[in-house]
Amino acid sequence: MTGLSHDLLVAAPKVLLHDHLDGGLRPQTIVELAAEVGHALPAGNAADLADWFAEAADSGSLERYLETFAHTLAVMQTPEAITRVARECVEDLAADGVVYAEIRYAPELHVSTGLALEEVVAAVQRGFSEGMEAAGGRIVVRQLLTAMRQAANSREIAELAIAWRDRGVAGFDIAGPEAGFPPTRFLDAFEYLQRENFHFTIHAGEGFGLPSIWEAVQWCGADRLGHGVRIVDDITVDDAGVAHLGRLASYVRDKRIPLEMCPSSNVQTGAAHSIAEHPIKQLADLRFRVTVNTDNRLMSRTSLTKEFGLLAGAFGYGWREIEWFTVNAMKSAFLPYDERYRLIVDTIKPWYADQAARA
Ligand SMILES: O=c1[nH]cnc2c1ncn2[C@@H]1O[C@H](CO)[C@@H](O)[C@H]1O
Ligand SMILES: [Zn+2]
Repeated sequence: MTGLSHDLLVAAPKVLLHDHLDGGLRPQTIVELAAEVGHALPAGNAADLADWFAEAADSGSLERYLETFAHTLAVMQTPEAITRVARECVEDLAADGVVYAEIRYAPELHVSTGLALEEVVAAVQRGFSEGMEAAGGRIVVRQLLTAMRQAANSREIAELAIAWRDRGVAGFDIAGPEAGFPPTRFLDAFEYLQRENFHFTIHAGEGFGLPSIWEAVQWCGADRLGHGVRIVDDITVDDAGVAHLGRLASYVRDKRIPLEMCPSSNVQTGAAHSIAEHPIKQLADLRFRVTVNTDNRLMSRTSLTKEFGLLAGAFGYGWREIEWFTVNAMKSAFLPYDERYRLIVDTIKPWYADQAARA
């Protein structure tokens, strides 16, 4: 990882497609908001709370990992709290050198004190707008609305996303426990979104394998795959070290379907054994359209800079690879083509070209 100092990695323009708003709160903010609403936390101060989240999420199971969200969601039930969390999210990403981000969350998980779904989306958008303004144009942030797999309201959330499509919402997603909740359960919502010419990603191939990815792509028409790590189950490597792709893996690669990979999160939920053994290396070598993401910065105690640092350490990645992941992500964003193009040409490419020139 020659030339990759921490400061330069932070400064490098980066693109984040998979990050949960309710998985990225500052520990100190949770402490303060919990005191306001009288929510009992598992730890009393910010440092201990940060440890608790990272350890509790380190369970080896997606279901247990998801239980930790009860404590972030508990403090995100008023417009003021939601706006604050959204604004701080943009501030933290901008400070980490992220120039474009799509942040997802499930509006239905923020209505326990009576907010309307619309009010939740508006509160998030207010925070994002304030954060972008404070960053003076250094970062562009869009919302992705998530419907929860355990619930039965995906169509309503899809309609909410369409209602907000010109006011900051760029796409739709489903999340939550994967086993037992296949993507086709939500076919109605996905077909509706396709008829509306809208974009969506689906968490698939994380807590469950190939059938989930197959349904997401071939039944539901997912533009991107959240994680998608288990696509490696459809790849075999022969004795000579040559990889052979099955039909689904071939399709995903041929169609350039973006994989939103989240290395640290996968190690925590057991979707990968370690960073060093993470399938991202094999998939990137095979030229799948791989992107690097954080998933939940609080639970994984990470940042996009840290994820790149971990990959650089494990696989010897340098600026060339980081630029490739970054351009992959920008190409895969749910932003209009001309805006994606401008970010690539005006912001991303010049910075990495400059780095190469200095090397
Ligand atoms: O990696 C993941 N896989 C599946 N679901 C997730 C993951 N991370 C977070 N959430 C779920 O998405 C909701 C909305 O942001 C979170 O509340 C959490 O339950
Ligand atoms: Zn996720």
